[in-house]
Amino acid sequence: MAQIIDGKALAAQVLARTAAEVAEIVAAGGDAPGLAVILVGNDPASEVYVGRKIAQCRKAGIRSIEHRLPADTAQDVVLALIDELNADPKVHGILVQLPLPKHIDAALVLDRIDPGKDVDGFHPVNVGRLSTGTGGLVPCTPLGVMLLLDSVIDDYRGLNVVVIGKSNIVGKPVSMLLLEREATVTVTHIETKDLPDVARKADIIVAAAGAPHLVRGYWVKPGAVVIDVGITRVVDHDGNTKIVGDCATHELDHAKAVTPVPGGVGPMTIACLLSNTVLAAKRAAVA
Ligand SMILES: Nc1nc2c(c(=O)[nH]1)N[C@@H](CN(C=O)c1ccc(C(=O)N[C@@H](CCC(=O)O)C(=O)O)cc1)CN2
Repeated sequence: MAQIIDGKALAAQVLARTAAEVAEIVAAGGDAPGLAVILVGNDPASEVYVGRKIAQCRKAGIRSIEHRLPADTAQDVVLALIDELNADPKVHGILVQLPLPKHIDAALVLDRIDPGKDVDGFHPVNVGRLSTGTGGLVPCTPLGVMLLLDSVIDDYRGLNVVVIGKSNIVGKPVSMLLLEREATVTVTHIETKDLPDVARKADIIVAAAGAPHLVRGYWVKPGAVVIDVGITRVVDHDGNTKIVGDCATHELDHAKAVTPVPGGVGPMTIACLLSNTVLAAKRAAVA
């Protein structure tokens, strides 16, 4: 039976550590770290995620500053808000919830965030720092994936990793983090030929394709570790909505360890956002 890696429990540990760091900053006379959260529009899933981020900030002692803007907000208004937050010394982290409405150029908006406050790690400066292994803020989901992997793997050197999906948010950054650990990384995507055969060679699979139950049991070699980043809402036979991942986890008994969906990578994303906010605040204090 594969070990189920409990993302909720690990996220709780990260959050507890983060709360302790906030308490230390405040006890030393510093300002509590501040996270500005920008939500444009009313995408229901985004509303839920933003609500959770703000609730977790409150628990950890991080000040959250909410900016909820209507769906038809002009791009210039969002850019002007970011300029204001960049200049505010009490704001240590800025998060723009994705996806943005179609009339807004997400790349332009993300590029406007001060790289030192870019707690999502999406700014080109942070992307460059990650790919050159020179610090910077690391995107939250890939950071969470690494912590989950670290709970079952000591040494990545020479391990074969297959990453499924080449997104800027998960696939590419997680590949960079694994390369830093000297794993041999293959990044696959929709055009990859014979994907099941490629996957079967992996000691670690990171599935981030957004395709429900794409990774079947026969894709996974015995003893492999499987991290499921997919979160897709589907309607089951009884008409109930449920969340499923990219992996057919019920077929993975022969794996060494797997992450569940829900309760795996998702909770780690939010925990890592908070730890990035504290990191950004600490770096700002010594800059
Ligand atoms: N600015 C950002 N936007 C988005 C990001 C991001 O990292 N930064 N990631 C996703 C959404 N997201 C956080 O924002 C996120 C997604 C899922 C979860 C989560 O805990 N999921 C649960 C299951 C889903 C549920 O219960 O509704 C789980 O996996 O257990 C947290 C955060 C896109 N946008």
